[in-house]
Amino acid sequence: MAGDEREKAHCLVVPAAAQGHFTPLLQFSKRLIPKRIRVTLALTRFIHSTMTVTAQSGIHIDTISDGFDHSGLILQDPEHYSQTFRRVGSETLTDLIRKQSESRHPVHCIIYDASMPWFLDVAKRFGIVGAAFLTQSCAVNAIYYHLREGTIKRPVVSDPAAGTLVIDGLPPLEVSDLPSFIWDDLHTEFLAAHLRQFSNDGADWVFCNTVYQLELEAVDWLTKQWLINFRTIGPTIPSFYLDKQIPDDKDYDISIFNPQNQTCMNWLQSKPDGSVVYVSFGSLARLSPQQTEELYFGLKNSNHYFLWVVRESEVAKLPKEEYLSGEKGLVVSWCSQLQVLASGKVGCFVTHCGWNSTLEALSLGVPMVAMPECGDQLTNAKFIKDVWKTGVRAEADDGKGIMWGMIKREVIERCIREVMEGEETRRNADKWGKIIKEAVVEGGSSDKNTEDFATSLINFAETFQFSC
Ligand SMILES: O=c1ccn([C@@H]2O[C@H](COP(=O)(O)OP(=O)(O)O[C@H]3O[C@H](CO)[C@@H](O)[C@H](O)[C@H]3O)[C@@H](O)[C@H]2O)c(=O)[nH]1
Repeated sequence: MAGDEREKAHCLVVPAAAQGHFTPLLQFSKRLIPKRIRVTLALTRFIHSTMTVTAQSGIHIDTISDGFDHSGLILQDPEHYSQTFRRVGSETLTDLIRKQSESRHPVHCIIYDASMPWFLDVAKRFGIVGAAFLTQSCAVNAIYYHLREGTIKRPVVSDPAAGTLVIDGLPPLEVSDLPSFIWDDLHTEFLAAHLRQFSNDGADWVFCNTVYQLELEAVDWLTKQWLINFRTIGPTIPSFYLDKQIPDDKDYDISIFNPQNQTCMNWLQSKPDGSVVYVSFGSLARLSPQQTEELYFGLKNSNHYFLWVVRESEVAKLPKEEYLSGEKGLVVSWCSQLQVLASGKVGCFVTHCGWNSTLEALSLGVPMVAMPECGDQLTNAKFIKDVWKTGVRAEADDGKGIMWGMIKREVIERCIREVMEGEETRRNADKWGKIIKEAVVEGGSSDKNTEDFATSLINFAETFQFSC
């Protein structure tokens, strides 16, 4: 292959257009470069024009179109968005593959978000390798797989004898532990997108952003049921926080919000180690004004320091209390969550249990108070509390996520105290942090899977002849 002599094969990486989806693909790309793979990240024109992308670590960036170059992802009509992305995305990705290949960088593989299986058709038309990428936990994907196969049926009901759902590859689950898209009837296109992931039967590889040891039963089960080349490659967290093998890899390099890092770090520095409750609900969750108030009083009454991320769109819901910006509490609109979790100052993370936040807390050994809102977060909360035992769950009054029920201030206060003042969740968090780090160092489970893929791709590239 022309270009850098060390590059032995070339991957085009195509993420879906949402923060929780493109950071894992970007981070996985960084792991491929030391393994002699050239990577071109194909962002939509809208994302490319609106976001700060500071991709270093040798990643190349180019663009395709989702058909919405001026507006991007349309949450109000996700079905129309997906259909347009399928048509326009496939055409523009085809053009990009031709352009790259004619400019001396023949493309050997497309790695794409598994919710967009139409990119596998593009790969197959060129006779190149297709690799689908799952951004959520393996347990969550196993549940969706059961739904597709009909072993879980909607509407979902518990086994009356067991009182729970007994599902192969998974611990006993309540209905409210399942991803809510299965039972809430509010997110039909999101459910469709998750089920679409299993239209990747013809893919040469399927990667999952998890760690084998975290969910080995679910990984083994899904590998047996679905695809032999189903591999765990996570966590997709900058190397600096794990193995420190990639010198430039200190941050995600792409963000939709501006972090107030200096303010956060200055405030944190003045606090004792392990004394701060960090609160964040990710990039999408929207708490009701009442839930925001309950959370505020839960934090205040726990009497611990707190650093609370409240996105600009949510600020109006905050109570007007001076306590929010002072010695005891600090509210910011965004921060570098990794830096905060790794600072040593955080004793507990109050989280909505998005998969990236969950993996970050597990990797950095920070115990959690789980307050899931909807979707996969409910299943992640179950694993945090009952499987990894690295946190407690603040139960809403109806037992579901906070999109439906309310978590009272007394419950929040009790959960924070339990994690901040107890030993067990911290001990388990330390244990899982070590296990995860072992998976990414040379020869660890995730590193080995990434190495196998890179080696196989280099072998493929040696004999591949590009033809339009
Ligand atoms: O102040 C902040 C707050 C968050 N983050 C980062 O933002 C990301 C948030 O991701 P995640 O925890 O996965 O939450 P969402 O943004 O809500 O992600 C969506 O996508 C995820 C992956 O599919 C799903 O697991 C979630 O349920 C879904 O809401 C993480 O990497 C955080 O480090 C920051 O950098 N600074």
